[in-house]
Amino acid sequence: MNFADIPLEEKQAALHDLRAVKEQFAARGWFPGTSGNLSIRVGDFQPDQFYFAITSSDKDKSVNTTEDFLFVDAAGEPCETTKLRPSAETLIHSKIYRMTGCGAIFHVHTVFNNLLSERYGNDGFVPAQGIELIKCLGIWEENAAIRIPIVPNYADIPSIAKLIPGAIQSDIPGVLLRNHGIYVWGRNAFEAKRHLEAFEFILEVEYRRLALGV
Ligand SMILES: CSC[C@@H](O)[C@@H](O)C(=O)COP(=O)(O)O
Ligand SMILES: [Zn+2]
Repeated sequence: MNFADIPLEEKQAALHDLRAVKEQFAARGWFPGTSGNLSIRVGDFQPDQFYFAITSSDKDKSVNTTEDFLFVDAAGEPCETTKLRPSAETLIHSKIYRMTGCGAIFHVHTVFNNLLSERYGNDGFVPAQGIELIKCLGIWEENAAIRIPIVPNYADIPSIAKLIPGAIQSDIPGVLLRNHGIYVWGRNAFEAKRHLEAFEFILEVEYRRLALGV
């Protein structure tokens, strides 16, 4: 399927959903200093051919403009002529789509995801157990224990993207970048948002457990 063959309504729906998520995350303070990026995939998926709408690079994501999003292909190249630059981290989105076939990917920098990614950075994962919101990740067993993978945070984005396939755990829809932030995905924007809210809740609980010594 070529980009031009994807129905306009589907593209508009993706932009509408991105706008809504962006506003909600901005209201939570999840885009400090222009950080963070969001994407939603459109059209059919093949590991080497797919398209997604993504946030433009370096924008203040707490305000709405006509230049907030653009469509790119699996290589991260804009689908249409535009002066906009896709997120500097587009290749990470592309790699996650390629590996998972998911429908939406959200990335935010928060104090809790930064602190725990460093605290457990040498272990390669943040452990979490016995938190009700683990169920929001689709893991329903009682007192479930999970490991949220962590990859190093290189300045060179392709070097990070290369590590994503080895880091992704099939039952954990997220990966931390050490001292940077978290990437979370889902079949669609609703599910990716639920996963991100759950991860951030879980990370805050684990941080506060450490701080309280409980
Ligand atoms: C401005 S600090 C954050 C950036 O370095 C980057 O990690 C980020 O999340 C946003 O980059 P962007 O290119 O706007 O998508
Ligand atoms: Zn980032």
